[in-house]
Amino acid sequence: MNRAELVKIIREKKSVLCVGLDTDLNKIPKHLLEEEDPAFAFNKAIIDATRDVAVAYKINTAFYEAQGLKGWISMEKTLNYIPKNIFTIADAKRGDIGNTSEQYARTFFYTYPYDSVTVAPYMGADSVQPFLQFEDKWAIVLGLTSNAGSADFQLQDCSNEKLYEKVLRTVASWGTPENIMFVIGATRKEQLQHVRSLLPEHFFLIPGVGAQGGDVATVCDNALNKDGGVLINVSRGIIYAGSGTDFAEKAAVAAKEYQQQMAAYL
Ligand SMILES: O=c1ccn([C@@H]2O[C@H](COP(=O)(O)O)[C@@H](O)[C@H]2O)c(=O)[nH]1
Repeated sequence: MNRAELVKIIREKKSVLCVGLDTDLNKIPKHLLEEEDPAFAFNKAIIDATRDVAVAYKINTAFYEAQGLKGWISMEKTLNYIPKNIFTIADAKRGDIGNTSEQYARTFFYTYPYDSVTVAPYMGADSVQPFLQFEDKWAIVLGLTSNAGSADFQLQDCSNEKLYEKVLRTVASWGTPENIMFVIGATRKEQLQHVRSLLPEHFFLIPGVGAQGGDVATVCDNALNKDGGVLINVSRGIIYAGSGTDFAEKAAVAAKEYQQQMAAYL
């Protein structure tokens, strides 16, 4: 999906909501464990309940890889089930020497045809560039992450700037706002506005709303741009809003509440 198509969906739905499918078999409602593919049954119900207000779905591959082959099958079925006019993200945090990154890019853009994949930039230009060679596909590069540990390296001084600032500035020069997004944590309230001023055009994938304590208002007040420019991810705050047979209805209500908060800004 290209940028113009993504921006169109944001405008039509008045939403920048990305629903995170962090599907944990220990957390899904117990009655679903009797299904042939419990993870897919859960995801299918969540997608049906949230597709009207979601502009993106983020599949965190860790939750599927942990289940081995059957997890990869659940992931593929889920990806295929997501409507084609909704942006898809493989949250896989890949990146390696060039020829290995080429294989990761093939995995998540071709074998599994996601629109985007999250990429760790630590290994430098040759590890990221293979993800930038596919038309209408995106690398979503870790910029300033939402976890406490982001302070260990990302917030450290590096010459006259913070390491995360150097990463954003340098990685942005490897591509364009049409093929690179950055992960910026909603929990990094002090830096959100600054990051937007550094990168006025780029889209940001913003995790950390809900279970990690971030909120929609802070993100929208500080990080929106003329195109929306953010995808605000909520995983546990939506998919585990309920734990009984009405889990999908509860997810629908939670997703709608988030979307209504966003609509006020869009
Ligand atoms: O900086 C980051 C990068 C990725 N994530 C991922 O986003 C979701 C957040 O889940 P919640 O349940 O809404 O907290 C999850 O898949 C993380 O691995 C992140 O949180 N922070």
